[in-house]
Amino acid sequence: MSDNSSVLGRPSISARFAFAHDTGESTDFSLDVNLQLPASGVTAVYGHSGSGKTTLLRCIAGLQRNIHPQTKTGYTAHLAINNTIWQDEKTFLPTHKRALGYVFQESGLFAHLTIANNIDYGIRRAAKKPTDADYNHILALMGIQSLMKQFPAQLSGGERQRVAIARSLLIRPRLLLMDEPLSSLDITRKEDILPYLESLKSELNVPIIYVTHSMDEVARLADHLVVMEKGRVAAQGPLREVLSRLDLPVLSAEAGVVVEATVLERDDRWHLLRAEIEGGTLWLNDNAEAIGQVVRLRILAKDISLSKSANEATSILNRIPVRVTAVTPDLDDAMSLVQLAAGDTLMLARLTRRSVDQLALASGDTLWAQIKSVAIVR
Ligand SMILES: Nc1ncnc2c1ncn2[C@@H]1O[C@H](COP(=O)(O)OP(=O)(O)OP(=O)(O)O)[C@@H](O)[C@H]1O
Repeated sequence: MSDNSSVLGRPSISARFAFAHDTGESTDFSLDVNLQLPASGVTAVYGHSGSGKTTLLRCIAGLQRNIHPQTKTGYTAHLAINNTIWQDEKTFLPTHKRALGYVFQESGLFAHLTIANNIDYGIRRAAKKPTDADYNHILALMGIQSLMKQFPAQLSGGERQRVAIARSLLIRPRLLLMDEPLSSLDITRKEDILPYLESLKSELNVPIIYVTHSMDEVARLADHLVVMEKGRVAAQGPLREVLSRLDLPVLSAEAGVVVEATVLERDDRWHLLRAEIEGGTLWLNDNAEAIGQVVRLRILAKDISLSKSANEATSILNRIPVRVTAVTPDLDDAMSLVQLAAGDTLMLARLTRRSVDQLALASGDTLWAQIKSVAIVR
């Protein structure tokens, strides 16, 4: 088998699909994607409802044969994971031969089986059985050891999802597909399960393709981002790079960047932390992070305003020097999006067009960004 799935020598996943649902009639949805993804970490696939996220996962899983709706002949499909071709003109590995785990919105557990038996059922169907050490590690990672004798109906939605995730990991997948795994959970349960997903990401070396339309989940979990629009890839790349782009209207409603910051000092009196980003320092709410800890911050475009003077009296704590790198109209006629560089850190600010006009903003201007609120992504 040939290997054309390495990008610059790094393990990667290459997925090229051109596909239309075979409805027997002319179809108005087609998928046409060409992705080069890292074979590590979390790749979030983000897009509005109907943009083709689930169809893409189903193609990767081999659940969607690529048949042209009119001619009934094969359509373009190529999928390679590291050095292994799963699908191309000559090859079609059926789903059960693809070493992948698939987690859906609903856990899909058998109601009449205990959690232990649900898990055993999954393992029996796996090509590669987990070792005892793997088994115990994954149960511990998902925090489900104490649930093994219970039935699915006795578990919360979040616990059921943790079991479903453990079951998909125990087949020792080379790729984990997750299709909105948190969308059936309420906000508290979502918060409960996110730390498990984070430890999964840091402790297991399984690449994850994670479909969501929640920007919160993207900010929290993703390393890499694919933005889908009408069956096409509107953008793909490292998370920070894609989120700082100005040309993605699909992100506009929640425009904002994710940056990494190192905690420098603690101000006990005001319950604040000072953290360093490339290009400046920011004060954050103190949530007991350790000095030296690296935290992810989400800075929304709507929370940044700009000022030409350094020492305006204001209640805003965070004020850092920035350079304007681009200004574009927003979807809303009254607003503009401004891209700013603080050192090497790119940020976005959403301002009224009137303010942009009054400040006579143009690329290259240097001024002060006032950041109203900085959320630590936890
Ligand atoms: N089996 C099918 N037959 C025909 N059309 C389908 C089928 N499944 C999905 N579609 C259509 O394909 C398009 C993409 O659907 P898909 O479920 O991939 O989108 P999505 O981005 O995952 O949406 P959501 O976020 O709502 O789950 C939609 O227009 C949908 O109606």
